[in-house]
Amino acid sequence: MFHKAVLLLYNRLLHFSRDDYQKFSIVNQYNNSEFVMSNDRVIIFDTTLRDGEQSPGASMTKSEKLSIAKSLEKMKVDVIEAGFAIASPGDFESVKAIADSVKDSTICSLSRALDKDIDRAAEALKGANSGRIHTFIATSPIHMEHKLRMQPDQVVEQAVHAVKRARNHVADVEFSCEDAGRSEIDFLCRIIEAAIDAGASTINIPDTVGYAIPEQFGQTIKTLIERIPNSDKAIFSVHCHNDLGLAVANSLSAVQNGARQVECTINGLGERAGNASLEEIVMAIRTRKDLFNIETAVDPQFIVPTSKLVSSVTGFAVQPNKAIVGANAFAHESGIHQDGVLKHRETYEIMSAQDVGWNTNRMVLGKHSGRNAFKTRLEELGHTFETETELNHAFANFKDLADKKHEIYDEDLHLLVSDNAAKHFEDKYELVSLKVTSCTGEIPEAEVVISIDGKEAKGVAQGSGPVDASFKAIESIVASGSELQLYSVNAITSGTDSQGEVTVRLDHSGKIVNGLGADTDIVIASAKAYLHALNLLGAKVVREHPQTAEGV
Ligand SMILES: CC(=O)SCCNC(=O)CCNC(=O)[C@H](O)C(C)(C)COP(=O)(O)OP(=O)(O)OC[C@H]1O[C@@H](n2cnc3c(N)ncnc32)[C@H](O)[C@@H]1OP(=O)(O)O
Ligand SMILES: CC(C)C(=O)C(=O)O
Repeated sequence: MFHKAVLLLYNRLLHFSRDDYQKFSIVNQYNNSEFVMSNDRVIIFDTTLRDGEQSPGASMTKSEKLSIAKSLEKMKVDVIEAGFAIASPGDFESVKAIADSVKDSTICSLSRALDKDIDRAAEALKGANSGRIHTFIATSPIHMEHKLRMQPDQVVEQAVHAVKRARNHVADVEFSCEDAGRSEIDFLCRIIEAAIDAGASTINIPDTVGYAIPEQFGQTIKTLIERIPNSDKAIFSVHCHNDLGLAVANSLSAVQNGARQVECTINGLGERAGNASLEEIVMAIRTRKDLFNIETAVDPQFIVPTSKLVSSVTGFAVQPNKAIVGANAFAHESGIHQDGVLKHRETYEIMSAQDVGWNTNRMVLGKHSGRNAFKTRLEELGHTFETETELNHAFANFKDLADKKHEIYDEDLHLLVSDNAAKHFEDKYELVSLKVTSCTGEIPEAEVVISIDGKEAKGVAQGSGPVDASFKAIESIVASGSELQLYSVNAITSGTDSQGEVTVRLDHSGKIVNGLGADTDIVIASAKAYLHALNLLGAKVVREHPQTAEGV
């Protein structure tokens, strides 16, 4: 016990002394505390407007960028990388507009380690409440040799020069070692130490090509913090790409090993396979506070609205199974899951839909759904089942429909129940099978088999169309002598797998009935509706049901 308490105290002291030292040193050094972030939370640096925009096809206009920046500000994102000021006059104007009007987040512009880039970034950031210049240079052997065509010594020199130049403009300077994920650790230590000495207060370790693996990447961050003598004078940041689908995992591993800034984007937008997604980072840190023991300032309520905004501005749809912001992230279709969630939400949900800005979670009715979800939804729609048999009957019809249709909507359910209500009449006629041939240049023909009081009968007829042929085939068996007064088809949901709802009005010697039929095949729906009408003409009520009168 004593041993544990000493350990706890030791850890706290270690934590505090590092935090305090960091805060004091940065405040003292620059005498401007605006940008200083304490070490007791993870700074969220959003780069949707810079790296996100590097997604082919994701270019945004100035006003679109401004509206996204405002949404990020509302979400309490700490740093917004608004663009790369030297890239184009438009990008310059966007950074400037955001710096001029977004006041609660730090606004940042990227720049190469070149004077002209840095000066342009500084100019765009002039109006910012809190502006940051983010300068970078590649540090991996492959980039230095083949892209920059520079010796490592020259790269260090250029990095130091760039940081100093940026510091002449602003107090808040971030330095990135591009392609750090493939850089040599000794060289990283050397250049980072020099960049911190030159005045960089944030050191970013990008896994530019998404090469890292979580455990190894976390270890790299830990080693850098431990080995670089002045590491306590800067906040270590990570910027992970998703080429192997590991951007979020790598970022989280870095946080566990001392990184206190994560660069990320809404919906994981970004160069090639994208960046670490902001929503996943924020919600992982929040949901697994037991492991991370740290927080972000982000208000998660704004996650879904911002995701939708980014998606609509860029035209990049969010995949339905995307964590947090995908349409299915809080949707349940399987009966066992639905039953669990209805009994106790947390059986299958580790976060709440409302926490991240959805209105609610969703129960999607489909072929995997069970009675509990089916009954609950129908109750919400105002339908109650009086007996278990009734529920079972409707549920069986629902399963039949679900086999034919991907998703069952409320409209389908209403129809299913009214259709089901019709079944409370003892049906004389039932459709067994229907085969229709309809070919260009040929007369449509229908072959129908119906059951009459349990006995099957077959009829064949031609007609002006497949529906007409089907009705004539039925009449060739039944010979009801009734007159068709109305035929209407309604697609009750959108999409080609929608159910067609058919109404057939028959008049038999002044007795008028409306038959209803529904099916994903409208010819079958029509035949069902016709038979339903015939049943109503001769139906004898077996037992009363409150919905029968309205539903039929
Ligand atoms: C990993 C990342 O995401 S980095 C950011 C990537 N984003 C972008 O590139 C988007 C914006 N880029 C642009 O608009 C243009 O590339 C510009 C305006 C920056 C430069 O355009 P250009 O002057 O025509 O150069 P170009 O793009 O053809 O080549 C890049 C040049 O910058 C050099 N360079 C690349 N990175 C750096 C750096 N960090 N510091 C200094 N120089 C660099 C390259 O070596 C190359 O120099 P060279 O022309 O002498 O060979
Ligand atoms: C400029 C840096 C941070 C970058 O975007 C990358 O390395 O991917």
